[in-house]
This record gives sequence, structure tokens and C-alpha cells, in this order.
Amino acid sequence: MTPAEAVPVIRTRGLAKRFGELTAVEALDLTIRRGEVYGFLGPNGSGKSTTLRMLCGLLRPSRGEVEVLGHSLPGGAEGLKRRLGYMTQSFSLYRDLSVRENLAFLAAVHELPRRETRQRLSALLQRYRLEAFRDRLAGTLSGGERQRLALAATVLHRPDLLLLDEPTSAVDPQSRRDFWESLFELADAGTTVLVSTHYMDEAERCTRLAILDRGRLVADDSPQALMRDLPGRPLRVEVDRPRGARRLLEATPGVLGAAQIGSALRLLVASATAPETIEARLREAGFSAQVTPDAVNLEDVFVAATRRDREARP
Ligand SMILES: Nc1ncnc2c1ncn2[C@@H]1O[C@H](COP(=O)(O)OP(=O)(O)OP(=O)(O)O)[C@@H](O)[C@H]1O
Repeated sequence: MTPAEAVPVIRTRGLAKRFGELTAVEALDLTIRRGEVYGFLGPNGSGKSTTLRMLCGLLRPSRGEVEVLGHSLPGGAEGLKRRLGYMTQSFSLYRDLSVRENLAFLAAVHELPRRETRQRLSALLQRYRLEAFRDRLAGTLSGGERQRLALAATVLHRPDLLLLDEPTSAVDPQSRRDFWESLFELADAGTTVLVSTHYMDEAERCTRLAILDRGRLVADDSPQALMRDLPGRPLRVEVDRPRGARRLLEATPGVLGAAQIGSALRLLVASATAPETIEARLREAGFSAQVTPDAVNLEDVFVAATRRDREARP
């Protein structure tokens, strides 16, 4: 690691944001390094957007320290603008300008010289498969095409850091996959990406992942390490009446989560709870059941992390 790479791209200490009585983000310590594709996973209202907005300098923290690309915020926000790309959940381009006009307008905002603008626009239209739509009004594009245009617009000025707020919430699975390919391509070229998501499959692709719950960081590691260190074990329960069994098990000590998957149940139980204990509990209640261990997935990590935090902070 070179000395430049060792300096975090984002570093926060004790970052907090209050809106009146509501604490949206609490005591957040984050360290994000260059070239990472760092995920923010959390339920609605867990503080993902609020954190991203503080990191871009759009929102003033109530407390704590923030350093982004060597600039302390909020003071250094002006110097950051050229080095940041921020993409929000909603489409924020001009619907009544064409694809090309939108990009040209942004190039002017970023003060790209004319020659460079021509080259950059041509490269972006090609890379993001927008050539065929260059003269179409942005408002007439499909969800996936709009998203490609939004990403092209976000990276137009070659930012060092991308902050992406649920960028794939309005697109189909194939477009999501293409989008993630683009993110890895950008990360390979040295861009740092911070991306919030609701999707477990996307979270699993990140090099590192923070799980937020009610404004707090409840897990922070690589997805593989989080799954390896899961404080619990998943079980598969084949049972005759899954809905009734689920109600019973949800009220059973040691059960952290229960979900119906087709005609079976998938449970997350505390590490000390054996499959035999669950099977015995179901038999006692008159169910016919077979309980076997299942492979860990990221949803288990999410359930365990948020559940533990809720028990600690009712
Ligand atoms: N400007 C604001 N004024 C008052 N409350 C706000 C404001 N912005 C956000 N909040 C509240 O702060 C909390 C965190 O919101 P935030 O949008 O950061 O969550 P999120 O994790 O991004 O959620 P989602 O996944 O739904 O986008 C929510 O309870 C929200 O209602």
C-alpha cells in the first residue's frame, strides 16, 4: 500500500445528525479506503441518505468530524465539488433536454474545455450505450436507460469518489447487473464508490459493507467476514403447516428470525440452539417437522445485526 492509499478517502468520527427530536444518524465512525466498493445496507429510515448527504457537504452534521478526500467538512466542501460524484434516488437531470444536451450542460458546469467535452461525451455515450438515444429527450428514456445516463452524468468530470444513493431502486435485474459491472470498472480504475442499497445480492458484491439500523452502525466488515462471524446459525425447517409453525417459532427463545420460503421455513437461531431443540419444540406442539442446517447468507447477517441492536436498544 502506498502512503496515499493508506490515507482513508472517507473518515468520520462520532458523526451525528439530529432533526429536532429525531436522531437520524448517531456516533458514526467510518473509514473507507481508495478503490473500495463500500456498501451501506439498512432498512428504510436507517440514516443512509442522511449520511451520504453529510459526506457530500450538502447537510451540516449536528456533531462529529468528517474528512473526505483530505478536506474537513463542512468548511472544505467547496474544494470537494470537483472530486465528488453524487447520484440520488430520483432522476435529477433535465427531462426536456436530450441525452447529449444534458451531458453537454454538465460539461459546461464543470468547465471542461470544448475539445475535451467532445471527446468525453463521445466516450460516455459509447460506454454507457447511449449512442442510439443521444438526441432523445431524457424524459422519454426507460428506467434502465435513464440510470445509465445518470451514471454517465455522475462520472463525467472523472470524480475520485462516487456517492450513490440507492441507484438501482428503479431498474430491472439485468440493468442492475450492468450497473454493478460499471461500478467495478470504475473501482478498478481507482475510483472509490460508496453505494447504499436495499438488495442483499448487491450488498454481497461490495468489498466492504456497513449495516445501519436506526442511525447506528451495527456491522462493518467484508461480506465474507460478516457471514463467517455470524453470531447464530441458519436452519431449514420442512414442516406440515409452515404458517402455524412460524408463529410458534417466532415466540421461541433462541429464535432470532423466521421466514417462509415456499413450503419450508428458514430460521436464524442463536449459536447455542441446536436443530434438535427446534425439532423437539415443533413435535411437542403437534407439528411434523424435519430441521437441518442451512448455508449462511447475508440476510442472516442483516437479521442478526439489527435484532441484536434492537434488543440492546428497545
Ligand atoms: N430533512 C429532514 N427533516 C426531518 N427528518 C428527516 C429529514 N431527512 C431525513 N429525516 C429522517 O431521518 C431518518 C433517516 O432518514 P434517511 O433518509 O437518512 O434514511 P434512509 O436509510 O436513507 O432511508 P430510505 O432507505 O428510505 O431512503 C428518517 O426517520 C427520516 O424521516
